[in-house]
Amino acid sequence: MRILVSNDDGIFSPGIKALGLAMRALGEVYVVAPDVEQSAVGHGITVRRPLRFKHTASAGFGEVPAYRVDGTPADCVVLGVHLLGRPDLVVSGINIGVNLGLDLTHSGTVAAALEGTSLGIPSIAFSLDTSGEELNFAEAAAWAVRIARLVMAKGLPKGVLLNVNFPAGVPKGVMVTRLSTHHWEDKVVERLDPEGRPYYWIAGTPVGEEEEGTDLFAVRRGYISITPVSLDFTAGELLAEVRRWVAEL
Ligand SMILES: Nc1nc2c(ncn2[C@@H]2O[C@H](COP(=O)(O)O)[C@@H](O)[C@H]2O)c(=O)[nH]1
Repeated sequence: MRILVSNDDGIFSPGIKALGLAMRALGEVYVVAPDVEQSAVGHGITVRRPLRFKHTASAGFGEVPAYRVDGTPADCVVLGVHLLGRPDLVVSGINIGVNLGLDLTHSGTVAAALEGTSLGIPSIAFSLDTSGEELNFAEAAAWAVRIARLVMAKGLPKGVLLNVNFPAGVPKGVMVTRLSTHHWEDKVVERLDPEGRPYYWIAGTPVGEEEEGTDLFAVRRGYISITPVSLDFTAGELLAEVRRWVAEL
């Protein structure tokens, strides 16, 4: 089995190293990841400038082929498939920080799995709650292998990926969840540069309801959250109502 490993924290992140080395238990692994941090870039792809694809022996993956790209996580998946061949599985992460609820719209980690899914490849995004003292990537990576093995055995429907979030510390178990309302309430911080010109920072605070059955509920209670996520963004429950509206146009 061939496994393409990517992320958005960059190729030198401890999370992707733990994931990539652990995935060797399942088959042939190759790593294609951004050269620098790409957090919150979402599903952007780079179409207005060329991309570089560089072998990166210094990233600590040993005999596992590892390449860095001066682009986004989605770029990495596109180039990885094109240049190294189609994998049987795409895994992304292990992200430093959770990706819950509406975070998925901004997450580069999830975007790499979305790109794999859009290419028809079973894909999984892995993120870790870093609110604890130590970042237990080894524990998360061991679980990631078990989850990936199950996905390969059971298969995923076309257009569906798994979004997996690990709690801080040793997981109490696993919950299959729906997305919560977790999101970031952003403020815009305005400052002046030395020449008196204004510049702005977007800086958010994470908020969300811990409704039972959601990803946030699971992670906050120390469980691994596994959420099946669809590429189909259609709000199916509204189709009939919007059709009625259209009659009034
Ligand atoms: N809207 C904001 N979102 C933020 C902010 N800081 C972090 N984030 C969220 O974190 C994740 C990053 O995920 P990654 O997979 O790209 O590392 C992402 O979901 C962002 O929404 C913030 O200040 N504002």
